[in-house]
Amino acid sequence: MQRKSSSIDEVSIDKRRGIASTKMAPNTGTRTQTRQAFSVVNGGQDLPPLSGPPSNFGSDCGAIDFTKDDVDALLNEKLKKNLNYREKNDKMIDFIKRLKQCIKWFLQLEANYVEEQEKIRQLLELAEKKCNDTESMMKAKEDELNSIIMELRKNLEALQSKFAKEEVDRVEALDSLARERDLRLAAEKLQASLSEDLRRSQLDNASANQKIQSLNDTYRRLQEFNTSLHQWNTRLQSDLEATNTTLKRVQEEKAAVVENLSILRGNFTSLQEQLNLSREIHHVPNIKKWSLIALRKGPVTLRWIFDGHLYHTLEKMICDLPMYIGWSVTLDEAIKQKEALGSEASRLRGNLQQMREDRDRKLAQVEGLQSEVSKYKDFTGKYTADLETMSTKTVKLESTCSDQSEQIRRLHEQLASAQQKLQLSDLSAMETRSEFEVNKAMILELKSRLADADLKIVEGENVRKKLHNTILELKGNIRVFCRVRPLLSDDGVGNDVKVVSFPTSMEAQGRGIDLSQNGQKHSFTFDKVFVPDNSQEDVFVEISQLVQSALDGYKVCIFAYGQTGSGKTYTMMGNPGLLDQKGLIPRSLEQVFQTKQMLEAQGWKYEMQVSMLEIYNEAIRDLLSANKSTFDASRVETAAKQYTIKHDANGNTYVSDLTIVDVRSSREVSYLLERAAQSRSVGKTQMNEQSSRSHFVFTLRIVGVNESTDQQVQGVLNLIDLAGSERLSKSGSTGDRLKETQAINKSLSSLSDVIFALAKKEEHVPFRNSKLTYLLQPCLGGDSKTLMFVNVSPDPASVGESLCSLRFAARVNACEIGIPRRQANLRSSDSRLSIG
Ligand SMILES: Nc1ncnc2c1ncn2[C@@H]1O[C@H](COP(=O)(O)OP(=O)(O)OP(=O)(O)O)[C@@H](O)[C@H]1O
Repeated sequence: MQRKSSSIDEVSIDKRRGIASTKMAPNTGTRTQTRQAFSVVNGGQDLPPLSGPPSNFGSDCGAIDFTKDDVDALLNEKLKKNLNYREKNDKMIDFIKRLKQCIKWFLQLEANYVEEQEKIRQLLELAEKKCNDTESMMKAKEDELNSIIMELRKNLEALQSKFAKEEVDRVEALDSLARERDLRLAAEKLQASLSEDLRRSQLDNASANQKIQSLNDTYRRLQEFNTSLHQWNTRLQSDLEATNTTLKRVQEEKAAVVENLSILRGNFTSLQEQLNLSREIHHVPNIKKWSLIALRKGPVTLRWIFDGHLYHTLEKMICDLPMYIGWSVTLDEAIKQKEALGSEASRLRGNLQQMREDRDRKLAQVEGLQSEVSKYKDFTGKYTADLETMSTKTVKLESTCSDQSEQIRRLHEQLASAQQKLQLSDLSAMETRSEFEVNKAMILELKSRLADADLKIVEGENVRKKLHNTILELKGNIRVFCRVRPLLSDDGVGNDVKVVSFPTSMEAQGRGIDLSQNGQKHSFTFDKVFVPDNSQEDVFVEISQLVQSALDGYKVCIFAYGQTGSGKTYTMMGNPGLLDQKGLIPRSLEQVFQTKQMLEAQGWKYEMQVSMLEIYNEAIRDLLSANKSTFDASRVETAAKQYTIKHDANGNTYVSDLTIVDVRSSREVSYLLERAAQSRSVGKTQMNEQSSRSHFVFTLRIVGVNESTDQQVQGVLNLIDLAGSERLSKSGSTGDRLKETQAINKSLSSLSDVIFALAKKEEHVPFRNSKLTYLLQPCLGGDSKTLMFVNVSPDPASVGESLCSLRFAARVNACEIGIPRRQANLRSSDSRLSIG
């Protein structure tokens, strides 16, 4: 019993170790098993949703409150050693009853917790939803406003940059305008000064022109004077020539005069004065001569020599000789005057030349000034045009500036209104935030309450598991149920003898069965006896705790054992088409998936894998293989080699090449069961085999992880429909059939050896004696739960087989509940089934 009382914590640790190496996928890795998703097995399709009521399970006990101490006391309660079997049995029944009450109380508590948790969760969800809604609304509003602000800011920035650029342009334009103005002023000043210069130059020019005019006039007059002088000179020259000619004649006449001189000597005295005067005249060469000639020739000759004026003068001179000297003086003066006039003319010519040169220089200056003035005029025109362009530009810029200023003003207004809005929304956001904070605090509180509730639930769950396991251990890790099927129409036809009856005594009620053979009554007691009236539901209620154990991380094996036609398949599979006739397998699966759903709310996550195989003549056949290979007896050896069974250190079993399917619902498993049934029937038809000739092993591997509590479990639920335990004599077969029956009996015998050894806690357990026991090795013994249904037919014709089956089952049962071997009438050899 020490092994039985090992705590659930130790189990969890062992399981954890086992799972740690596998982590929710125990069958992957280097193993050669074929693990597939359900949709792969189902041709890539998931099953449609199901509508229909789940099956009910559970028992009814009264509601009594327990404290933790009560529970501990109950769990630690030990039986007194000096009690006899009956007292022990009574105590145990009482103990189990109290345990059941405790579990009922606990389940009620757990249900309350779950209810409260659900309420809190709903509240939490509501609050979270509200919070999320508010938050998302706020976020959306904030985003919207942010986007508007961003847009406005962008616009403002763009406008500001544009404005700054425009401002820079404007400043540049103003600068350039100022520069232009300065330049224009400078140009105007220059122009004014140049104009002044020009005016002055023009005045100079005019005065110079006047001067030139006057000079020209003077020059002209001088020219005229010169010309007249020339003329006069020419006249004088011609006069001179005439005078010279006259002089020549006068000289000739002189000669005549000389000749006459002698003549005239006589008039010497009177003429002496005249002679002196003549000598004086002689010093003035020409005039003297002319005078002399005139004196010699008389006034007529003189008239011929000189022109009118001179003639008159000379005539006068001749007439009045004293006047001769005056005439000659006038001539000298004229010559002198002529010379003076010539020198004056040359001086005036020089002056004129100088004046001309001055005039030319002034003209050149005037031209230069005029060209500069025209240049400045050009410049001024250009600058004026530039100035006009700049002015238009400035006007344009000023209008753009004013536009932009208007735009900026509008944007500022918009920004101000947006900021107002933002402030408003900030206010509302603050309100919402404070509301959110309140909600958050509430959520936190609810969360902490939820966490507390979760913790309580986890603690409660652990206690529940412990209690559950204690109860099962108290009930026995190996238990035997007997089920008697109703009498069928084709059973014992014509025979009214009732071979099966059920004792009604208090002690054996519901647990005893009497079998009559040849007038002799054989009584057996089991953990539970199901009468023909018991429904599938009644049977399932009793095993549902084992299904729960599989979910709690235990390895569970439920066998259906019995003769052919005793109701094994009915018990395990039932009639899946009819709701109330569903067998243990579909009901267990429904419970597994329902509980899975419930536990998922507590943070558990489960992975379920299904495999189904058949062992026929010690050969394994994969019932879920996609490859529908035929099951050929001649290839049994090959098949046997193909499906090699291996166990690892973590207690996991691997069958090479076996198809393992991940399943998510009981409907998926039902589909797989149908498929396996089809595969079985095809195999049987091919082998001409009877349905009872092979062991059907359904395995559901459950891996659960609770991340919030860091718990892991790995359970296995094996549901096995054993081959019918026929007597060799009944089969009446020879050859292959004989061989086949021997193989079945050997296998069953091996199973009985194993269960017996385990029940007796013997050291050597003969697992390897058959494929079936070797396959189930990790699921038998230790903390594993084993339940054997011994199916009994009430058919009088098969009473021998029934007796045989009941005997074996009773021995296992007696062994488990600790009845001494002698009391149970067991011999060491009785551990084997004696079939046939
Ligand atoms: N409890 C029951 N109530 C009604 N009918 C039952 C019950 N148990 C078995 N039967 C019927 O008895 C017949 C034989 O049952 P079943 O096929 O389950 O026996 P079996 O032990 O599986 O036989 P085999 O070893 O040949 O497979 C079936 O027609 C089945 O419907």
